[in-house]
Amino acid sequence: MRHLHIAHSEALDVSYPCVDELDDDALSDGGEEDFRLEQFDMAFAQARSILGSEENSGISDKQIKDTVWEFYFDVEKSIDWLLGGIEHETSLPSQQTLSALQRLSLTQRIQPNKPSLVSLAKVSQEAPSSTSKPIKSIASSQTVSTSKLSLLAQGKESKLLSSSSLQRLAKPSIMNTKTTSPVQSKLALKAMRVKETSITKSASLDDKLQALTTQESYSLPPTPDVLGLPSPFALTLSSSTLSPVVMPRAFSFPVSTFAFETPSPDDLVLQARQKTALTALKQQKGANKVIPTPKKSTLNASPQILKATTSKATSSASTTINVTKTAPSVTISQEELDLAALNISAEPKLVTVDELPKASFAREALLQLARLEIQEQKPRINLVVIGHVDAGKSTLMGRLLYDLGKIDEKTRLNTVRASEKSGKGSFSWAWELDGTVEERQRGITMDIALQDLSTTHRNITILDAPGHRDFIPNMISGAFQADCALLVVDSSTGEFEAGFDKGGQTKEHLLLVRSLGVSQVIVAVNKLDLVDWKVDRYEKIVSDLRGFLTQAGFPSSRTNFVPVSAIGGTNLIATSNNPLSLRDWYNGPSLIDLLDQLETPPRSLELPLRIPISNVFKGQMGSASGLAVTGRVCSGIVQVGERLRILPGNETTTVRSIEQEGSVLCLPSELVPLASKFSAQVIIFDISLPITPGAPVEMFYHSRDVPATITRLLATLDRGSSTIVKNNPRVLLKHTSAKVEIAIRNTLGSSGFSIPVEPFRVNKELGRLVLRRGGETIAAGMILLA
Ligand SMILES: Nc1nc2c(ncn2[C@@H]2O[C@H](COP(=O)(O)OP(=O)(O)OP(=O)(O)O)[C@@H](O)[C@H]2O)c(=O)[nH]1
Repeated sequence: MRHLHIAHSEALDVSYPCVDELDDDALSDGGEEDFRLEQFDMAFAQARSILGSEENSGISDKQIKDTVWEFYFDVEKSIDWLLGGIEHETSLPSQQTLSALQRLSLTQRIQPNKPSLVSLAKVSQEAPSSTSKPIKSIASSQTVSTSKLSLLAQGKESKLLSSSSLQRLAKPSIMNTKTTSPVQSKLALKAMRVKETSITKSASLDDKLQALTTQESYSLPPTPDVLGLPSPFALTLSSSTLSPVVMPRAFSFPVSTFAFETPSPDDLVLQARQKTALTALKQQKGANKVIPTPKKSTLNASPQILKATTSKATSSASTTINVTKTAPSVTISQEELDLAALNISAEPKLVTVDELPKASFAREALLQLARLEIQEQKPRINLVVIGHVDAGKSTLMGRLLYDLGKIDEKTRLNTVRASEKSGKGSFSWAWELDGTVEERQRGITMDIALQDLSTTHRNITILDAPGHRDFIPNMISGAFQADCALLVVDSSTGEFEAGFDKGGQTKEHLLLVRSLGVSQVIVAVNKLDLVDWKVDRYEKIVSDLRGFLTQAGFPSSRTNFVPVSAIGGTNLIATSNNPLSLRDWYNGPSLIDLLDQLETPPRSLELPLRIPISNVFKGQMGSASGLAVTGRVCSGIVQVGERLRILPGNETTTVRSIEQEGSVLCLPSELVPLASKFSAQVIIFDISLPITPGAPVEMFYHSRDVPATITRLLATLDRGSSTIVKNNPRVLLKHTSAKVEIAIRNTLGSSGFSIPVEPFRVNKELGRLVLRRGGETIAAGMILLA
């Protein structure tokens, strides 16, 4: 999503260590130990996030720490080992056979060239560096991570394939595992060089150490998945990177155990330091306002704290929630590193934090306030602009925004010049919305563009959706946020038919938005200038569309048609300039009149808070090192100072500030249920192949999409009454209504992958879904039972 700001945005600030804030300087000599500690913390936090809580995974912090330590911060290997993926040919040492001090000493010796650099570099490589990636880009990178994780679980190597230009630009389908190679940062390249040297130098020592390995393995209890695995968003919020970090095996190397019989010179030095550290730590205690970390021992740093400063957000139209990540106020000294490495649990680790804001209003008072505000303000509506490719959607919106004074003359002049210079003069209006180089070069919209406009009685957020079939996933993400739709059709000869017939996007878009709950639609019959404003042409198009709209379930009372020419600005706002050839047969409302009459959807203020997170931005809005999340408040109300849960996962955060835009934020007392399998009622679209049990699909729900399988065909239903026509059908054909069972894929080891869903009858917005297969939208419907 290029234009990141959606109306009624909300902001949250988060504090925790951020890997991306480290640069080469942080890796210089003086910071080595601090860095090692941070790296350990980070690896531990990532492993913990991926495995889930101790309670649910059955894997203790200590086990993770020991493993992470032994695999030298290699999260992939550690998880592999903990989940039993590695054949345990190298087993972990017990505390009895190898002290932490000895291990520290060991790692210092066998890693003369700071292999920790490598791990960090891999983190930098994996983490998206952009601070304002489009929603779909970030979602795509999550998809890649997830896919890699599942491959890891199966013990396979992920294969990076190159993709065509179009596929790269489109949101990659989860069905394909195509991805682009990560761009290597300077730091990463440096680290790789260091690593290569390190591996060569330490090879012989590793061999020697291998011989000294002591055998001991943990036997893990089964890992029930009650809370579900954290989503990529939750991982981003709760760890220092934007995605779970899985380091390629090329960078993993066995660090075997080593039973020191006598203290080494390093041990002696470290023991001396330990004494000093303990004294210093005791003196420091009580100096500041401090919060001890939950565990007293070792290297446990998990300070994820969302801090709030202002205001509230209500269940409304599309809402942006900005989460800003601030630099951590954690000071880690050499002493602490030593203490941690020694596993001394006598003293808690001290972490200073800013004072947390407190929620200012009681819930009932807040509800009253929100109701009042809604009454007093112009209703806010989200309008998704849909239609076949090149119908003129962006041109229409660009022209409308200009005529409403939302685009100043200077900007307009620049856009005209730039488009003409590129030989794309006819796209100059579209360029006002299609802002990326790729979109401008190709002359098509690729991602949702957001713009706000105001009519006399409405505040409208426009979501300009791409029409090209390759970008339907992006279009769906816009449709999920919409209250109503503006369908643009090209009336020129042959073009309306191309978009309306099979293979065109007109019907597909209409069916999609309808199945996502949109029942109001305005149809702009565009490019009538190209057919000389012929009334016959207009009426033919209206008649064809009216029939289809009724069939698709759009009530005729909430369907309106308007003849326009986007490029000439005809009948968009004022009707006085309409050409005679139009005025001869049309004296109805202009487009803006129809927009001004759009019905406001009801807002579910009283329902539990639900904010599906649609995007995460780093270093955005408020704090240079911050993290912002955006999402629509589907129901409920949220205020500054409120503590929120991020599901799936086990993270709790506090809202720091509200600026007004897979994971869902909700109140800790009213959690969204998580499910990895559920039943759904779906309408099958005009599919080319019938659906059979076991069909792999991409499931879109709120702003996320996940790989899933239609595991069972439970029944076919009567389309009108929803009564059962046939139980356990063998296949589902096009245009049928059916009850199916859907299972979420992407399993990591034996654990299921759960997502936050609610049945449609409980929460309409969280209860809707769309299914796609091989680039084709095959069904849409609602979740029945989670
Ligand atoms: N003659 C004429 N041309 C138009 C009109 N509206 C748009 N166009 C042209 O149609 C072409 C496509 O316009 P866009 O606005 O990019 O179409 P779109 O629907 O946004 O395209 P995608 O977002 O890529 O699906 C451009 O060359 C426009 O100049 C119109 O009312 N009359």
